[in-house]
Amino acid sequence: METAFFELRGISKYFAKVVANKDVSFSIQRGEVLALLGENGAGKSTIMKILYGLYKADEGKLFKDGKEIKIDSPKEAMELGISMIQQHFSLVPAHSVTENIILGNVKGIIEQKLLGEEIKRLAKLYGFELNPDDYIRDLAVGVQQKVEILKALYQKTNLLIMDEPTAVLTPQEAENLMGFVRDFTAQGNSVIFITHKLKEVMSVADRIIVMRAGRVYGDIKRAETNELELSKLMIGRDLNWVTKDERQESLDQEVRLELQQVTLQEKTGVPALKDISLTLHKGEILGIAGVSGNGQQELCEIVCGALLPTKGRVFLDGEDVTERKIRDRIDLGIGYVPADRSSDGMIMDMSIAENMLLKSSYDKKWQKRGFIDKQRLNQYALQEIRDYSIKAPSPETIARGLSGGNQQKVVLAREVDNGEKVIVFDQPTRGLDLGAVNHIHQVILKERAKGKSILLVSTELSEIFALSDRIAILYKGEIQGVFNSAELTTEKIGLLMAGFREGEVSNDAG
Ligand SMILES: Nc1ncnc2c1ncn2[C@@H]1O[C@H](COP(=O)(O)OP(=O)(O)OP(=O)(O)O)[C@@H](O)[C@H]1O
Repeated sequence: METAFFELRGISKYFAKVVANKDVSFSIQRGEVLALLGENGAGKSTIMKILYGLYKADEGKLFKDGKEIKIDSPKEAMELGISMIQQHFSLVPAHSVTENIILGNVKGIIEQKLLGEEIKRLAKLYGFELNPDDYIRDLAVGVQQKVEILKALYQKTNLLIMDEPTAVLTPQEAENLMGFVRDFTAQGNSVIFITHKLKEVMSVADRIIVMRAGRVYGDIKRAETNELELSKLMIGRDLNWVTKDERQESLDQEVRLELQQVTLQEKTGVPALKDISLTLHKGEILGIAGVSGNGQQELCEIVCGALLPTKGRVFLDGEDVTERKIRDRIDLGIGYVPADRSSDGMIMDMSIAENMLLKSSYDKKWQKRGFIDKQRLNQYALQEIRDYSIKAPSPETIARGLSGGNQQKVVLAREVDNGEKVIVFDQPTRGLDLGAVNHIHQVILKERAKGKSILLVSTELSEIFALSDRIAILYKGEIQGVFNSAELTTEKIGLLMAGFREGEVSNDAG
């Protein structure tokens, strides 16, 4: 048998009592694309962090070309030709794209201009639209992700590890990335990528490793499996997919939230919002479709009060709330699940219970004689842990110790409760496994049935279609049109997302 490029043999990793990996063995050949599948908390990120030198294995060995190796730091991993793009960005917000890409890679004087050109070339090669001089802090999540990818490409890499690389990309961008993966591996390089998207696995992987509860449950050739078998292997049961109640009675309901000609002044790199007028009824889900970075985040922040519009008004139940700040809007019943959970949604060094208290009206809800009622808070957190199947030993577990998907569930659980009237979801299922996606969709429909109004921003068209009563398309900060979801097809929505106006989209596409 051919000697493996890299091999992991009998790797175990423990975090106190948590068994993150147990006796994990698999290998990767040169030129091979390996997909790593598994539920949230299955141990995928941990095993990759071991290969990248971020964690030290408690048991087991690593090999390259048949020879045992030690990888004690990312620097050592990079020297062996391994790069990893992590789930949460490691970019410096106050630095430019160029500065972030070359960070730690340049010796001597930095010739910014030349490097900028080189980065532009690299970006163009892979179809990424980027301005090397933009500051990271001004870029939308989707664009930041592209910088991460370029940063890894800039280093001399033979094994590229990607932890959910397409989570923030549009279908077209994801397709481009997969094209890159094919080209990159055709030159004898290897790729391991973690994903929850089975379609992606079936389109690009040569082999699939399925993990469950820290162990390898399957090591299968792509050609010998299918999506159904993979989902069963991953979660050990069948899923009942939710469908929304087709009756569109929500439109007859009163208007809950109204945006009137909302405009946001342009900042460098950030798309402005132009003259946005939208209504959201009681018991309605309004989907916002669009390529990421077209103003979605700004729109969400205007609704939740983190940004104030330059022009235009925001009304909640007929009351003008334009000038009301975030804290007031929470008290008024607006919940917000931001796209970038790790930086905007939670405090990593606090426990799950403390994170659940964050932003909520703790002065009323959680106080007992002037102090926080810890017992009640823990009980509440425990219930949420059960309801959302958050994999954590206790409410006191520190957020940093949770897997990415489980951190996300904590924010979701809290904001669904905070939003008594309106809940804004920005990419609610990004990074979640199939079971969790299914659960969140059920939660969204349940909250709608209670009469809450939902603003659902998603780059996943299947999610937009599955849940929304009406769909608005956002392009370069402008609404391209608002439609009943039955009026739209994937083709039509795709054209609108690409900037075509309603009148320009032919009937054939609809
Ligand atoms: N630094 C840490 N401290 C304590 N526990 C940890 C730490 N990192 C991971 N764990 C635990 O190890 C287990 C595996 O986590 P890991 O992040 O590898 O899962 P994952 O499969 O990547 O999940 P996801 O799909 O949600 O990203 C989880 O139970 C997690 O809570």
